[in-house]
Amino acid sequence: MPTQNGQVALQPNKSIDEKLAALNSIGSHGDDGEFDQVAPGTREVALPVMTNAYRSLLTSVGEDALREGLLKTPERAAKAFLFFTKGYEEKVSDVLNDAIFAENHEEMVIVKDIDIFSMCEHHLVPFFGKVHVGYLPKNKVVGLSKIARIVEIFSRRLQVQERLTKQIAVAINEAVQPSGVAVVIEAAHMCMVMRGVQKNGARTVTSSVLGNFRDDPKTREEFMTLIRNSH
Ligand SMILES: Nc1nc2c(ncn2[C@@H]2O[C@H](COP(=O)(O)OP(=O)(O)OP(=O)(O)O)[C@@H](O)[C@H]2O)c(=O)[nH]1
Ligand SMILES: [Zn+2]
Repeated sequence: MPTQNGQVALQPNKSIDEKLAALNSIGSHGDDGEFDQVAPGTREVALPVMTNAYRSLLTSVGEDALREGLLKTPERAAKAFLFFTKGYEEKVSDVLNDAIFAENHEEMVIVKDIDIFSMCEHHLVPFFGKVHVGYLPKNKVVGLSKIARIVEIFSRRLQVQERLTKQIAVAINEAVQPSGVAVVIEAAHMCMVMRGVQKNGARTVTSSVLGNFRDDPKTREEFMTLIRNSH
């Protein structure tokens, strides 16, 4: 069962079935599409089930899941999938670590070209690219690495690019309470490259702008110009 803060506690005395049931009980989306956070390490109870599922996948495509090269593959793949979705175990307040500093600075701060690797929730294949984040401090600045850490939390989940873009903007807005936040993501979706429409060069660009970036076209334009310019 989820604890007060929405986490599933590690339950050392419970059976795997009971732990899995507890894990399943929190897998609900809120209106903003965000999952409840799962306590770190909790999802590993699902490892045997995931391993079996990957073994079935191998058999289903005509492979011999017992041949030497594939013996450890189901467990490796299960662990990799847990890694690709590790954002479910992280929350913003934990990664921020109180790294919000009083600073008399109100000019635009931009962290650009942050790499992301996320997973398309429709096909369970990667989409990846760059995130650019800008904000207008209101006498508070955030530790620069924390912006990239917030990006990790939301990109390491099953996503659509639009929701990912907005979740990053909203999280930074709540954490730093700036005059405005802008987030742009440019990404390539493997579901459009390796299968389906098979368009290798297509890139998807999404943006989410809050506060002054939304209200003031000049501020928005300054951000767009700065993220376009050379490094
Ligand atoms: N808006 C949005 N769409 C996405 C994202 N990732 C994948 N998609 C799209 O989700 C759609 C799913 O469409 P469906 O017709 O249900 O699935 P499909 O038959 O596999 O579609 P195709 O990819 O066109 O073959 C596709 O158009 C994908 O390109 C995303 O991040 N944002
Ligand atoms: Zn897809």
